[in-house]
Amino acid sequence: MKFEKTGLEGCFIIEPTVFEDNRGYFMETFSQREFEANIGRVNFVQDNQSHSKRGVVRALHYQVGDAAQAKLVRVLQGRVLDVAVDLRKDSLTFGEHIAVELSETNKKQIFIPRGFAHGFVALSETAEFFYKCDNFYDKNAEAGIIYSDPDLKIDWVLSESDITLSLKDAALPLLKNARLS
Ligand SMILES: Cc1cn([C@H]2C[C@H](O)[C@@H](COP(=O)(O)OP(=O)(O)O[C@H]3O[C@@H](C)C(=O)[C@@H](O)[C@H]3O)O2)c(=O)[nH]c1=O
Repeated sequence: MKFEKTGLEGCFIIEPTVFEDNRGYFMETFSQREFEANIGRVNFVQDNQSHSKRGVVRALHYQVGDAAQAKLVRVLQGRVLDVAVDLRKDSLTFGEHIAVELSETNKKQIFIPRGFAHGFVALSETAEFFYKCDNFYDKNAEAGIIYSDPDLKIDWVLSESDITLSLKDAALPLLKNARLS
């Protein structure tokens, strides 16, 4: 398992070691020992999975205060562009993001620490997305930023006419009006 630093402190791209043979392949997708050695102790308590059609944008989401969540995200089927935005007020990279293609082929994962907003767009016909969280879902702590905020300068790859949003996501505020923890 390879842990690669990104330009955002605490945010890592992880590439599992894949063992291929005549049956197919095997890989470890999470190892607490590897995590402790490379990132630190993270106590994951909830696993989530979602299915999206091409053009679905689920973004940009986070939970505020004590409900903040670190996430370990990956794609089981298909291909997405995954985005993490640094919302840590005292961070030198506040407002900056990384955008990484995650797919069933490259098998990459991203570790997104607490204090980030997260989202993705499904680029393949369908995409099965899986992630671990280190804190439980808390409806009252949910917050978000509109994916298209021009201040964030995120290239979502697809044109606006191809994008599908939930009503909730379409109503999210700009970063400058967002509820930050
Ligand atoms: C996120 C979540 C949602 N739900 C419910 C609430 C709602 O009725 C339904 C769908 O929720 P949403 O529309 O918020 O799902 P979705 O837009 O997929 O939300 C997720 O997006 C990605 C990008 C993230 O990073 C996650 O943290 C989460 O915010 O599922 C849970 O029960 N537990 C959860 O942990």
